[in-house]
Amino acid sequence: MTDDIKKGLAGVIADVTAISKVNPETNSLLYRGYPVQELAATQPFEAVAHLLWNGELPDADQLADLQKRERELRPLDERTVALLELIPVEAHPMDVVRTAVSQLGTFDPTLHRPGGWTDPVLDQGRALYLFAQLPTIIAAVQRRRRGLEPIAPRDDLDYSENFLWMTFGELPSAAAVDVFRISMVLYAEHSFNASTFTARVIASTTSDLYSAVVGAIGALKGPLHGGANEAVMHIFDEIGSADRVVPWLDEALAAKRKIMGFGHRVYKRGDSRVPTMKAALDRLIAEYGRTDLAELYDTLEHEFVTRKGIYPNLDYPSGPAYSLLGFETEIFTPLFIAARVTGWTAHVMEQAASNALIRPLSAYDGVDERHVPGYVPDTAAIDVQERAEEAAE
Ligand SMILES: CC(=O)SCCNC(=O)CCNC(=O)[C@H](O)C(C)(C)COP(=O)(O)OP(=O)(O)OC[C@H]1O[C@@H](n2cnc3c(N)ncnc32)[C@H](O)[C@@H]1OP(=O)(O)O
Ligand SMILES: O=C([O-])CC(=O)C(=O)O
Repeated sequence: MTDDIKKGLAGVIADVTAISKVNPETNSLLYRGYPVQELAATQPFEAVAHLLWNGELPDADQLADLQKRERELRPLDERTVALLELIPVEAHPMDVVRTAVSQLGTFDPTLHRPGGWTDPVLDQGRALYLFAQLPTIIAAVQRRRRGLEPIAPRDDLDYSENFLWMTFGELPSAAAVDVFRISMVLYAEHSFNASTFTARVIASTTSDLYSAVVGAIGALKGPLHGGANEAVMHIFDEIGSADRVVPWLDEALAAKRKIMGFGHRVYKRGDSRVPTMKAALDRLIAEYGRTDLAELYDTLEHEFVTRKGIYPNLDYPSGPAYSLLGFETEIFTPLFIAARVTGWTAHVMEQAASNALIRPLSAYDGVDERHVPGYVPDTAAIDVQERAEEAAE
């Protein structure tokens, strides 16, 4: 039996999905059949969200309708504002956002209806609600950490512009906004990664969408998954400059440290999304004149790939890109939440539409059966058990 164990479920195909296809052979990623690079080059993030939820890109009317509803759902309830004030300012933003999403679930009166937890129509509305609320929450968390008041959403700005406006109170260049939009598109969905699988496990118990997203946030926080974009920036800060890469890496590898932003469970020859995000990062580097950052980035990549043959994943270019846009390092993984909530919620709905409780088996390697000293078997209970077994035969 132990020969059958796939530690970490590596290589296990757990179910089918029509939402995205990760192909390590061709280094490609399709959302509902479209190459992610084509979506990143052409689509507003709202259109990608519609695609993931509904299977098709929206036509002009559908996009206008989605954008109108998304804008209406952006402002925070006063109870969310109060909650954000209550949480210690030094708490990690991932914990703050996880807590705020959990609270949003308690505002939804439709959860109290019979069957309300898993209603497909209500779930579409809930997905849009979380999609619209998360930027306002994350921007407020970023500002509070900097001792600043929150900025109300603007309904004359699209998703990406408004997100940056609420965070910084000013808009960067159109090219910089576009880098942010591209990062959202690239982060939106990636088949059965750890956080999405967590969401599907929760959905498979016929629990509700908010609970699934809260659980997914918990899984995303870890540096082996989404937390790596934050960890990349900590590594860059630790190294300092390109000329320090070699001694730093010698020491890190000797200490058997994982180098954050490199490696992937599925892609072994490079992450399909990296070239697009790296090109976007290069545009920011040129705009902000940060050749020092480019040198550090390229030197670490070159040294690590040469020594280990392990390639960068999406978190490697996105971390420095978010830093250049002005986000604090601890806010990078919440930005991943804002993007991935589209994929998570699409998977929750797909799981619900064709559900089977996710419950694998385990092999036992604990101590053999033993008995509590002084325990006297309850003969009445044994009789009941035996009668039940006889009746079953
Ligand atoms: C958006 C995302 O979530 S992408 C992933 C983001 N995570 C990171 O960037 C964290 C750093 N990377 C890693 O920890 C890993 O590459 C993972 C967890 C992403 C993938 O891990 P797995 O598929 O389980 O590969 P595994 O961890 O078994 O690695 C295989 C070998 O490569 C090594 N390796 C893999 N990635 C790295 C790395 N980043 N740094 C150093 N060594 C590494 C492992 O130590 C292991 O070596 P060993 O065989 O000598 O023990
Ligand atoms: O697919 C994975 O395991 C991790 C990843 O790249 C993602 O979730 O975007």
